[in-house]
Amino acid sequence: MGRKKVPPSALAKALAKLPIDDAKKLLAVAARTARARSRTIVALGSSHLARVSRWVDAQDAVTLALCALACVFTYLAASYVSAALVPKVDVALTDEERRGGYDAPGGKSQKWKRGAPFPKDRIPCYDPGTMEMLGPDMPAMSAADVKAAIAKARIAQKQWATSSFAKRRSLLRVIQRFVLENQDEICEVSGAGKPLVDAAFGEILTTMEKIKWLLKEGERWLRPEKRGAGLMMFYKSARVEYRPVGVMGAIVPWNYPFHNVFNPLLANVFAGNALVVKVSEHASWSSKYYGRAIKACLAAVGAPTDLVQIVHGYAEAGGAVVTGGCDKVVFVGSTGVGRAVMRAAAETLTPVVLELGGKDPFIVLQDADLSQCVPMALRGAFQSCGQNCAGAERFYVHAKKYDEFVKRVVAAASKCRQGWALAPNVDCGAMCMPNQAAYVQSLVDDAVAKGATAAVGGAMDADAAGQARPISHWSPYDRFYPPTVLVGVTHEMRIMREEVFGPVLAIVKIHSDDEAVALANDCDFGLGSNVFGSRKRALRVGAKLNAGMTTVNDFCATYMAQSLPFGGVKESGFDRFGGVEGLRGCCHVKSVVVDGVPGIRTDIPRPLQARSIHWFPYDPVGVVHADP
Ligand SMILES: NC(=O)c1ccc[n+]([C@@H]2O[C@H](COP(=O)([O-])OP(=O)(O)OC[C@H]3O[C@@H](n4cnc5c(N)ncnc54)[C@H](O)[C@@H]3O)[C@@H](O)[C@H]2O)c1
Repeated sequence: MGRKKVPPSALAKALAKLPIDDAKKLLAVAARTARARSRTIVALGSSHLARVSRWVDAQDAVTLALCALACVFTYLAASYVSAALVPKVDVALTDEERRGGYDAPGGKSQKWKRGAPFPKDRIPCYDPGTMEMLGPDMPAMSAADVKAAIAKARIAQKQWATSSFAKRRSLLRVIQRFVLENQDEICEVSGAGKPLVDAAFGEILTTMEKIKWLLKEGERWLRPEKRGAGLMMFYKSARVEYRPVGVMGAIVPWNYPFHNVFNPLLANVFAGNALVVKVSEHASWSSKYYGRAIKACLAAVGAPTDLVQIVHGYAEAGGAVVTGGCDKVVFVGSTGVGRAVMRAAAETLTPVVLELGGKDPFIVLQDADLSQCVPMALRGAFQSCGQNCAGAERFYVHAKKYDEFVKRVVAAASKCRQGWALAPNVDCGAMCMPNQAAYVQSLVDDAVAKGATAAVGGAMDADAAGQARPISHWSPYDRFYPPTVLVGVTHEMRIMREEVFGPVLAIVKIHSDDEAVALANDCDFGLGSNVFGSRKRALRVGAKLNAGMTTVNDFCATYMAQSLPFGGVKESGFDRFGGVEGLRGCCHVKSVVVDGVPGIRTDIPRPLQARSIHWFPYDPVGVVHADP
């Protein structure tokens, strides 16, 4: 007959009443079998907990709570004091750098003429929402200018490579303080046609998150990492070291002018690199202000001020970043230019990371909560007038939710107000690129010709409510594509195949999860993806999507989690930018092996017999080997 089992809780109650010595005796008795021992240990643990809880009476609880509060206050005070000790850089916007502050030759209201070609040697800076000149033309740098900038950065990097992580963190804190204290100005100058709230999301929040993550975790991911040496070399210590690549080149687009410069800057200076960043010819104006700020931040911590070089220009300048001597290049831009960059990089065998276009699916499953996903659909389609690489461009909505989803997005989109981004009450600003609105129109026309319906918008010479907008040489209206909702869309239409980069919410009705997956994967791009539905189901669908990133029940949240890598598959590019992988991507990965046990060193074993199979020269049979 088996012994009756005593549950640990009952044992605990009994033990709690015993003096400690008796409990020890009981433990000794019970220790005969492993099972009994583990049960008794659990019971003893519980009994001690019970004693502690009896000991902590109400008075002690108050004392503990006060201690906890004191700890929180000390922590807050320490954070406040250390924040106050971070040097402040004084780089206020000059009057000329403010929007509307530029007195162009020929009068304040001088405008850039619609359709005028850019001169080769200069970059005109104008506001796409008004066509007004923002400041004097910027010089377009030649290949020789870019090479000179790379050479300066290389000298600065030699010094910076020896800096400690503590020093690099102090640089990040100075930048953090600058961004915090100047966020309004940054949003004002980094417009590229978008309203301030879009700038706050896309420029400030993302950059601040990145700084916080690097401060907290950056060093941990760049420290040497131990690896196994294998059984044959058990006495060795093996590790990988993350060494700065040297001078990193970055070629970036115009859509988030501030974040696109600071994003590669933060990771690279933290990794010990110099950075040569080529900004877009469509967002050169604001880089003057950023350039001053960056130099001031570098100077504030005694870092070499040539460490970050901002390069302006056209394709020639971009090409020189690739072939002019950078150790590695990150290209962020369109798929077509990405191909050209990769071809050029092959000549010099410069490693490239390609972060290219996207056409992200937004899937609404039959059990999705529309009150959650409709506002996200609107943000996914219309933020920054749809000019986001990870913008939602293909909406697949289950038949059960379709009518209600369409009703809600149509109601909201038809109320969107469009205008100059800095005017009050504007939801959608201008499009930055000349001809982009006409391109979006061609995609919408193609869809309508093939059977889709524009439930809202759909014509660039009218606003979302259908009011006509005149387009003339001096009017900016060819930059304003109205927020548009297309229904009855199919994959036979160009709008489901080509990147729109505009404010079009194109909806396809689906009937099953499998259909959603098949359609979402039927695309040349594979950057992000978003799925809405019950958690388990949405995760199951998300797992089948061929994309670099998937967000479940949120929109593009993978970008806010700064520990995660950013990047795509297929024509959206390869390798990763951001997160742990992107940070380590700023480095050469170096393998190191050293003897790991004191007193043990490696020798090639002395041959035991006359014949050596280890020592050079391999001895002929019969010749005794002599020590070299
Ligand atoms: N995947 C991402 O992380 C990401 C982020 C933002 C934007 N994008 C993509 O960027 C595109 C929009 O930006 P864009 O219009 O500025 O892109 P773009 O490809 O036209 O230009 C990007 C940059 O490349 C430069 N450039 C142009 N020709 C070059 C050449 N031959 N050699 C080297 N550099 C050259 C430009 O001057 C600019 O600085 C969209 O396709 C969007 O999806 C991707």
